[in-house]
Amino acid sequence: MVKDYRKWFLGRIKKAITDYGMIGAGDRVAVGMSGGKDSTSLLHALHLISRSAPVRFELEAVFVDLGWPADISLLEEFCRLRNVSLHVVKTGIAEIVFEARKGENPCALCAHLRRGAFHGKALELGCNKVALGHHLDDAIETFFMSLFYTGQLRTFSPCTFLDRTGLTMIRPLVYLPAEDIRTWVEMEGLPAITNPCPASGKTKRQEARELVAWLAGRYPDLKMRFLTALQTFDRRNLWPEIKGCRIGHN
Ligand SMILES: Nc1ncnc2c1ncn2[C@@H]1O[C@H](COP(=O)(O)OP(=O)(O)OP(=O)(O)O)[C@@H](O)[C@H]1O
Repeated sequence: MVKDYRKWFLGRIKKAITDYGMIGAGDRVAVGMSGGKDSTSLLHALHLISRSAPVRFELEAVFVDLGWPADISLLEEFCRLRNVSLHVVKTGIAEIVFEARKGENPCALCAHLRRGAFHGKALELGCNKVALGHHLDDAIETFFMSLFYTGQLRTFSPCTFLDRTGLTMIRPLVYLPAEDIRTWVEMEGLPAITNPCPASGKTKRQEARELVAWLAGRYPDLKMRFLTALQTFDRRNLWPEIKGCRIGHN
């Protein structure tokens, strides 16, 4: 059972990697590690895949220390066991977000500053790819958040070239819903550090998460249908574009 699940789970990731050409020979991939279950799942899976992949690629783990008191010994041990170097980038992002700039959208600012620190370290390490632990639920939640707060039908892409840095951002877990990742964490006995951020669990994303959970309870195939919709979207099925039309002001 455990072996079959491992094969199936890694198969989903390999399919996403192949479908979107995420990893090629000689790539150096910096994996963003928060210490949470999604990023530990990602690193563990990429490590297993790298051992039998037809092409050679290298992994580096990067933890952006936001400045919260956190014990990362479990994360250090987790990386050491897989022979992957863990690089810790010390920052004062928590203080900037919650003290210096009170009132601004803290999640967006934190994500922006964190990305800068992560990508800077990836470049310093000579990496050409940065990998994030976003999964299918994250893509669906982002879709609803964009619709509700900006009036746009959009979500993040599985693979994006970032022309400012020359890095390519990859999200190999995009074919997997959150519940499959929870099963993987349990079966593989992976560690997870609890998110120390005071906003955790009280964000707009949390609201979107609850909405998606409710919808998926009511429409059991929703997440897979959403994936199909994202991959087969036909612009002609929406209304013709009106040039110069401002979002929310037709
Ligand atoms: N402090 C960090 N340092 C490096 N990478 C990070 C950090 N925080 C988040 N990331 C990366 O960004 C991804 C998305 O971050 P987000 O805050 O949405 O976490 P999440 O969905 O709860 O995932 P996780 O379970 O890995 O914490 C993570 O999976 C990870 O790859």
